[in-house]
Amino acid sequence: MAQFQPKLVLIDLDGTLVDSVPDLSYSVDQTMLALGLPLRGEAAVRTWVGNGVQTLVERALTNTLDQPADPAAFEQALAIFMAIYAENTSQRSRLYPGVVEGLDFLQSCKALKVACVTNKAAQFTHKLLRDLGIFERFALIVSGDTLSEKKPHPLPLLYAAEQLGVEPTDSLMLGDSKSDVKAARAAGFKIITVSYGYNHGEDIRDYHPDAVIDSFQELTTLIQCA
Ligand SMILES: O=C(O)COP(=O)(O)O
Ligand SMILES: [Mg+2]
Repeated sequence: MAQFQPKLVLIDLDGTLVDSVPDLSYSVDQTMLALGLPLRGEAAVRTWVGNGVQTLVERALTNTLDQPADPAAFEQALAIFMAIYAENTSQRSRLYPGVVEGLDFLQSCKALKVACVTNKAAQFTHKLLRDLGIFERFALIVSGDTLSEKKPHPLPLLYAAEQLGVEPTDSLMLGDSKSDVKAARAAGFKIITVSYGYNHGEDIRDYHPDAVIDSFQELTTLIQCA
C-alpha cells in the first residue's frame, strides 16, 4: 500500500488492541461448568470471538461456528456468561506489544482523529479500555450494541466518520478479522489488518486488506501525518 494520510483511524478492540481471549475463554468455560456442559478451551474460543457476546455464547453452546442454539438454553447461558464476564473482563487480558507505541504515533499526528469501533457490548468495552489504561485515547467509542448493526455492516464505521466530521475516503480501519475488512470495504474506508488477531481460524490475507502488519509499530512506515 502506498503511504496513506488518513484524517480518521478507527481501531477494532478484540484481537487488534487487546488479547482478550484469556478472559473470554475463562468466562465461557465457567458458563459451561455451570450448565454441566464440556469445557470448550481457549483454542476454540479464539476462533469464535469477533461477532459480539451473543454470537460467542451461541457458538460455545453448540460448540460450532454457525449452528443455532435452542432459544431457552441460549437465554440461560447468556445470562450466566454476562454475569461471569462482568467480573472477569480484564484481569487476564493484555494490550498487544506495540499498541501503546502505535497509539502514541497516531496521536502525534495533530490532524488525525482516533476512535474505537468494536462488536463488543459497551459495558465490557468501556471497562476493558479503562482497566488497560487506554480509554482516554479515543475521541469516540462505538460498541456492538451502540447501533442497530454491527460489523461487517458498514453502519458503525459510517456513523463514527459522520460523528467526527471526516469523509470515508479520508478514513482508515485497523482490525483483525474479515468483519473489519468487509465493513471497511462497504463503507469506502482503507483497511489495514494485524496478522496476530482472531479471524475464525482463517488467514486474514485471504480477505485482501490494503496491508497486513505484525505490530502497531509498523504504522509509522504506512501512515503519514496529514
Ligand atoms: O466479538 C466481540 O465481542 C468483539 O470483537 P471485536 O472487538 O473484534 O469487534
Ligand atoms: Mg477483532
